[in-house]
Amino acid sequence: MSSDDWKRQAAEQALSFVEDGMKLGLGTGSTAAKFVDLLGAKVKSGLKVVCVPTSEATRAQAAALGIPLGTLDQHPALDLTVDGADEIDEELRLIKGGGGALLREKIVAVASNRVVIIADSSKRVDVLGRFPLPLEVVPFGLAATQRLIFQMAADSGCDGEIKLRAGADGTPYLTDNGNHIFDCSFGTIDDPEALDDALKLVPGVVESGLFLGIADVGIIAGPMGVEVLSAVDSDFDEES
Ligand SMILES: O=C[C@H](O)[C@H](O)[C@H](O)COP(=O)(O)O
Repeated sequence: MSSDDWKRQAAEQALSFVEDGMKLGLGTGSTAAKFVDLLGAKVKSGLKVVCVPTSEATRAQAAALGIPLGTLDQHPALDLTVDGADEIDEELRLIKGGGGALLREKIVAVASNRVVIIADSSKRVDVLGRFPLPLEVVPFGLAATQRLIFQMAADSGCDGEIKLRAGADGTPYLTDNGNHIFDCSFGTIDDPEALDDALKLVPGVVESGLFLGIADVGIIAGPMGVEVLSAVDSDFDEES
């Protein structure tokens, strides 16, 4: 079996969290895309849901599959979001944003009663930081923002290369929100909460790819089978 098969297994398992009539957030990336494909098949066979996509790519995929779409302005509170991750630790803390969608993903996840993260086992880590941490930044004042990120990260015990992400044509990568991304190779992030708090103090940083206390369930598929992890302090509301 390949990582593609494991992504699909995790996506299949996530379908069991979906109920008729739900308002869903749809994540971005190759793993989330598998869930969107499976959801599209369910919608074709009669499942009624309305979905808010976290990127233009996911919007296009879902629309092509005939999945009913809405916006967070129409549906400010969602029942469930299913999304992928670049890294996931034991406490369901995540690094996201490898596909550039971190800002919309975080807005949609935080608006959701329950967040289910699907991943193949290569994403599982003991300590976050092997994957460079993406930060969405406004295009204005990039060099000053980069300098301050470096300083704030150093104060929280992290340092390493901070690289402006390039798009396919070599120009700075543009997010769906018209912003850029710095990929920060900090290595081991021993205190993700402290780092996240520090990065939020940098005015040019719109959002960080650290998703802390957001995921309720992690579904990890790999050679050992499918593992379902639940967050200890999940504030998921069973009643709503
Ligand atoms: O911005 C992209 C997202 O955070 C993705 O969910 C993340 O990069 C994982 O993507 P993939 O499932 O393709 O590894």
